[in-house]
Amino acid sequence: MCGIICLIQREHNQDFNKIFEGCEYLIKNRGPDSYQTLEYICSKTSCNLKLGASVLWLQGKSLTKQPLENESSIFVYNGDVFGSETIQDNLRESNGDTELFQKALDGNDGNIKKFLKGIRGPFAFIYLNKQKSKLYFARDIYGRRSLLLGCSDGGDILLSSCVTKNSCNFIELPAIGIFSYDLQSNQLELVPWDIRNNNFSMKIQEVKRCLGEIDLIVKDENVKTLQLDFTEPNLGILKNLSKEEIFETLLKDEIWGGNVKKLSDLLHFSVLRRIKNQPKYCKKCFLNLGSCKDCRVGVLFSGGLDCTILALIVDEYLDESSPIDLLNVAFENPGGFDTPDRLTGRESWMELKELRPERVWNFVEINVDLEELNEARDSHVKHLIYPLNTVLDDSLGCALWFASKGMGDGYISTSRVLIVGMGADELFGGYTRHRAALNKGGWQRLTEVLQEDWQNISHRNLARDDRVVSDHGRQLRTPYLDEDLVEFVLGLPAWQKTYPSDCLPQGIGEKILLRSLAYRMGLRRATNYKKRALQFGSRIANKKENAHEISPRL
Ligand SMILES: Nc1ncnc2c1ncn2[C@@H]1O[C@H](COP(=O)(O)OP(=O)(O)OP(=O)(O)O)[C@@H](O)[C@H]1O
Ligand SMILES: NC(=O)CC[C@H](N)C(=O)O
Repeated sequence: MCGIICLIQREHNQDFNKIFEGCEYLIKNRGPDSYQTLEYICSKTSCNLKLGASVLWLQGKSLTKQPLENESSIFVYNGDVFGSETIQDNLRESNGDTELFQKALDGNDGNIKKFLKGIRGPFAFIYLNKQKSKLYFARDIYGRRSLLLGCSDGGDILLSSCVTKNSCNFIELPAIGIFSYDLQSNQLELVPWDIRNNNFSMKIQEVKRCLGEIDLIVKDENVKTLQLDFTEPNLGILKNLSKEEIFETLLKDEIWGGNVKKLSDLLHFSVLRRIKNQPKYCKKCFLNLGSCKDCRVGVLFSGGLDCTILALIVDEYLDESSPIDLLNVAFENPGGFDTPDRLTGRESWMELKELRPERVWNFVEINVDLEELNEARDSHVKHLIYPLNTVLDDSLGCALWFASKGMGDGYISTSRVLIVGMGADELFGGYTRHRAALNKGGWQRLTEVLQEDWQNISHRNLARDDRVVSDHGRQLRTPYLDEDLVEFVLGLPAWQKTYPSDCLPQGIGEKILLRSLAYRMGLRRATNYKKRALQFGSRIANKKENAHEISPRL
């Protein structure tokens, strides 16, 4: 994961300079392989630009240091190109995606959006077109990478992957399109992505409040909203069957079986893309570029459905000699550290060992006591969670930070890439509120709630997750959020993904399409586990607190 930061100074406000300097240690944590800064004076305006970037090298034959400057542009980038309609080079054999991305932007100035729409993979970037004195910045359409925006009263602007909590208010740059800031006219323009997020107007207001005196112009081009595809279900035939019979019956059905096969192909390809594109060194061996037999890919592992499927697929594509770390976090509670996720984690670990006995599977038990949690949150993690601030952000942010730190029982994970199951519940309908929606408002209501959840994921979860995980110099990779897979799943009617109705037992109906895939892959335990959210499974959350209230601890 890289860390990127850019300060645009109009009034040379010392406070913003201090904020830049105060953020540098956070930016450096995100990319342990290099950190550089660059200053640029824009001769046509009175603006100074100061850019910084740290790199976690994961693509191409050699490390590409950033900021990357050429005659036409300056570029900082946090992302991964796994595929692109425009970039035809072999990504593994090239010098890396950073250079290719910049080159494509240099050549696509007339239509940056067309190039970005064709990218497969997450990104946040800042790009200066020197000739036009225009600064472009954006997050990908699902918001998988973080970028924060803050403005001073005098019109200085700071963009950064993360910031320390300070006196200036920052917001997460909304993942709603491409922003460009004209250094000459002091105007900000937004070209929205083609699919309009339901939160669009609210997000525009948020940006306007943050900008103060700076104007925001929204270029509205051919924007569509997601369509609600609603058809009546026909899974009544499954009533009164045993668990095995349910999945056997479904997999024999031509349409259902076809959907499972398609999902399987897409998910396998998504994992493959996310594993193959990386240097053959772990965190340790990277320092001397020696031959490496240590773990390079870990899985954040609760033992639940979503991550167990991913772990099994990772095994298919990773060289046989490479161990896989299964990182499982648990917080101190009256029952010790035997939390629900610890128990399912061990069970699913056993199942993985039975299914793939040749692989070395390291189950890493990460135990966190209350004192350690409070100390880490207070001194550090709260800055990474910022500007989010609820009790839920606190729980999820801290749990993910400790999980991805990867330290348990004297062992420290050497992985540079972490695979996680984020997005599966939003896509396949795994939350209790999905059952409630179906009960209360039928399939129409469930379809609406699924759409809302999907639209909210970028600002509720993904940028925060990116900030906390990359603080350990590891890359978060989310195979369920692959563009091709998302497109396929969003195109299915709700009942072909989830069936949280009383005619099927809990732990079967929710995410039934994904469970069908797990069953097809031979997983028998994880297939039937009930959903357990990270904050409860790891026992970090206090059930008496309201998850949506502002946390007094952040
Ligand atoms: N206790 C945990 N330790 C480490 N990682 C976890 C833990 N709980 C969740 N995760 C990570 O966060 C992701 C999202 O959590 P979530 O609970 O939604 O998924 P899951 O546990 O895999 O499956 P399910 O949603 O069916 O319980 C998981 O896929 C996993 O990668
Ligand atoms: N991890 C990053 O975001 C760095 C950019 C690029 N993908 C690289 O591997 O160099």
